Amino acid sequence: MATLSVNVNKIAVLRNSRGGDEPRVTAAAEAALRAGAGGITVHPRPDQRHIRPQDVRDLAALVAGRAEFNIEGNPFAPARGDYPGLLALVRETRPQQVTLVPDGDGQITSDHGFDLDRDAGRLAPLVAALKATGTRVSLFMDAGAPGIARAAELGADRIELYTGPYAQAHAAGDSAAAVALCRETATEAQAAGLGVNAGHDLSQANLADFLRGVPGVLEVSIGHALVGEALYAGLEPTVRAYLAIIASAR
Ligand SMILES: CC(=O)[C@@H](O)[C@H](O)COP(=O)(O)O
Ligand SMILES: NCC(=O)COP(=O)(O)O
Repeated sequence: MATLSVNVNKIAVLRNSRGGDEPRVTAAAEAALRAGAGGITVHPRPDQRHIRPQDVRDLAALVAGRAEFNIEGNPFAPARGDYPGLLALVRETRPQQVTLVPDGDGQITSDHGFDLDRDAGRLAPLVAALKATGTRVSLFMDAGAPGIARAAELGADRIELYTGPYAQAHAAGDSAAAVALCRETATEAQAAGLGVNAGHDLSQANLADFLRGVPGVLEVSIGHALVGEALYAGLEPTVRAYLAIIASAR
């Protein structure tokens, strides 16, 4: 059954909007874990639009020994101000997992996975350095990306299927092709010995159909929709609703 990793980026967006300490990302993570979430995810970006380095340190301490901590980020992005770079943050906080995402600062959000034909040479030494910290490494990949097995060859443990296009197709009422593409890519990854995670724009509306169509997903990381839904229903009830969907989709 897939682990639910709650992404708390959007709690930090609200906090930063007023320049104070509330709402606290640690309080949100505590509530998510209390409700049964199996993990917490953050995506610290060099421009610190939401999650800041100190959030990562605070959450690492809070989650330790209780659940999985997953840090996402662009491994090629240089340090900037007090953002020390992804590898430095991972070395310092030792999360269970790091998910490499090829986002540039100009993106409003993550919208594509790695091009391994272009990126494998640069990724391999970074993956090795990250694994040397004892952290599981996952690569953010598009459904249908060619050469998925190369992720295993360069040392990754998992891929994370970018589910944005699936979510858009589901909202349009025509997700069969998107699910099939995700299933094909997941099967290719699993045949190469890679675990399969999934994330981006998953929601209570589209999660069950995805999990039923893509067998063997180990983790779903969900933030934007979950936090939005929690504004109306509360964070703990919303996390429990996602857990019930995951359980029902087995
Ligand atoms: C990699 C991915 O799809 C998301 O986890 C990402 O963290 C979203 O980033 P924002 O919360 O900054 O949109
Ligand atoms: N890796 C996906 C993630 O952590 C959250 O993505 P979203 O639910 O905020 O789109």
